[in-house]
Amino acid sequence: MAFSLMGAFKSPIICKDNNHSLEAHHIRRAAEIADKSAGFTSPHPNFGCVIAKGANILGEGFLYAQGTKCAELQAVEAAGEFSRGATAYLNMEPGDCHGDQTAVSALIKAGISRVVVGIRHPLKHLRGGAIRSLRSEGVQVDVLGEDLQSKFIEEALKSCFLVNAPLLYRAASRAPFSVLKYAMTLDGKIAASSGHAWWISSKESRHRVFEIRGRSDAIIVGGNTVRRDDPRLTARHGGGHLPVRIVMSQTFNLPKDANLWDVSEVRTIVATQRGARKSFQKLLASKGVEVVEFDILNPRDVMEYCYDRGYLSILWECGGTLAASAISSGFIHKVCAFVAPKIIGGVKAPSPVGELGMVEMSQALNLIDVSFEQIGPDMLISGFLQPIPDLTPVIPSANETSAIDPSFTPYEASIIFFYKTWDPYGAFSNFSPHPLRMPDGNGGYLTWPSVEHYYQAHKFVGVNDPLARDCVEQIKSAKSPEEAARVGRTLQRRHPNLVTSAWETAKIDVMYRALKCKFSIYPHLNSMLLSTEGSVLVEASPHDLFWGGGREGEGLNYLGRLLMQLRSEFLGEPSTSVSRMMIEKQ
Ligand SMILES: NC(=O)C1=CN([C@@H]2O[C@H](COP(=O)(O)OP(=O)(O)OC[C@H]3O[C@@H](n4cnc5c(N)ncnc54)[C@H](OP(=O)(O)O)[C@@H]3O)[C@@H](O)[C@H]2O)C=CC1
Ligand SMILES: Nc1c(N[C@@H]2O[C@H](COP(=O)(O)O)[C@@H](O)[C@H]2O)[nH]c(=O)[nH]c1=O
Repeated sequence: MAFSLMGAFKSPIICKDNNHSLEAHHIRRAAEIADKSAGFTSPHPNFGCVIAKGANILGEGFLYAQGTKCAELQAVEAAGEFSRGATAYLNMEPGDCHGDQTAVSALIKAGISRVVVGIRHPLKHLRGGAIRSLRSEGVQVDVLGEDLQSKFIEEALKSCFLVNAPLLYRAASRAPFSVLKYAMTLDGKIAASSGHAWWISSKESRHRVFEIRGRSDAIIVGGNTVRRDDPRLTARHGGGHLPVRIVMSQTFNLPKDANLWDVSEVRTIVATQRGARKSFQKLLASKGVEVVEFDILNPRDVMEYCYDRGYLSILWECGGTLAASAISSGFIHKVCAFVAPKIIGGVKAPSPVGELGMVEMSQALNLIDVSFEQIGPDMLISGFLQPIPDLTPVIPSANETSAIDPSFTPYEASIIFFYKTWDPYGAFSNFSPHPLRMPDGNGGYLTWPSVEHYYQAHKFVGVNDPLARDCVEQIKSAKSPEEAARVGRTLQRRHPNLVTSAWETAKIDVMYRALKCKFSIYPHLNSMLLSTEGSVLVEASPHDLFWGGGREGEGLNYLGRLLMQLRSEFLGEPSTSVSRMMIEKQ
């Protein structure tokens, strides 16, 4: 069942408007601050927390990125002693997917007496857990739309849905949230008939586009836009998150030199047909561009690929041909149209959406929840093509999925797959937010925010060069494991000569040390690992063929192997060292 923001409450509204306007105000504020981290928390939710007594806001916090201090802890720290007896407003129920319950215990320890929750957690295995824990500790918990209903609450609930819309779509449809953005003239053209398009929209609008890019995990354009515009597709508003650039090209007839082939700042992936122009594939690979082949290139398969890579939010900045194909496939959820007060004319000048096969106005797709905003001289019109999903169906269980789709074979019971940190065994992922205290090699200790930080930094640790030391610092101070991975890989590509010698064999021992520390110092992680005795552990990464198992089991699964080695060691069973096995194989 889909959730339409406008038709959210069909049941009679219980009118407690006066009490609720303040509650709604605080929840909207929690959603507003949660939104500050859009793009950085991906693929995790955006969380905001406001602590208040009546109209007085006593403390606020938002999750900056996965692995950093949670919103609730920041807010109670800011409110200090005033937290006692206060109400905490949360745009979303906390996930606490690693069993450490930080958010819940921060609220309880601070003496919060009531919690108002905007929406429950969208992932089934996390949903309701935090609410139950709080209630069992005597904290009153009110959930919007369940315990509180009124027109003010309806508005506040809408802001909670909007701030995490990408996550809700992803959870409900197993596809990333897709936004189609374009700039057109008042007469509906996205370029002159010559193809020239710089610029239709104003500088202010283009600055807004940079912000929208900064909230996305990937930007997609078609081959023709690359040939015509030679775009950069970066977020140049300062300090934002940089999305991956994806080019969809069937012909693979792309220029040898293009701005998108400069991957020093941000990665580019070219999606093409299997077997297309192998020599050109090699050329792109030599520039550091990733080429991914599809049997038949289409938006559906590219979206599935993006989903597997963990992307939450995709920005389509393509021309009308690819936009029509993406809309027809049902993969565009939201449209952002910048309309500039200019007329260019031209019978052959391209328009934002190509052929959709519709012949009558009654077939037109209607946008919902439409908003209008003036930006400089332009108008930004945005709206949703599909309603924001509600939270009920979420992720079906393996049994439910087999019933719906008999071709689906549930994983064998003896194999435990893990990948995303929010999965049931997500704490096995190197991105899980578990800091490590490790020897620094000089008799002291250093704290690393996650295994990923430690692993990435060790590409440069011990190299006697100030630049290498700088690389280590940059990775160590990355604000999330995802950022550490991104920075580590970029620096490795940019400075291959600074990477520690024999990294390819040394990296297994580095990983082993970090994992041993992680599973030794966190008792709940140690028990989780031991509870998997007898099962094969596989990191279900579809694209990392060294540490992960690959899409179809073609990966080497070294992360799974190391965890199994550690498990036998903890259980006191004889085991063969994974690094020795690797050396022997070479
Ligand atoms: N004002 C604006 O906001 C924008 C304007 N533009 C303008 O639009 C024009 C380009 O428009 P257009 O050619 O439509 O844009 P695109 O290049 O973005 O999209 C079409 C191309 O996408 C590739 N493609 C891959 N898979 C598919 C698929 N399944 N269906 C359709 N296409 C697929 C093909 O590349 P290949 O041919 O390599 O196989 C195809 O030629 C340019 O003049 C550009 O300046 C472009 C973007 C935004
Ligand atoms: N012409 C046009 C847009 N075009 C889009 O922006 C891309 C160029 O991005 P970049 O190279 O990063 O500046 C271009 O290829 C196309 O996707 N966008 C707009 O907001 N307004 C405009 O008038």
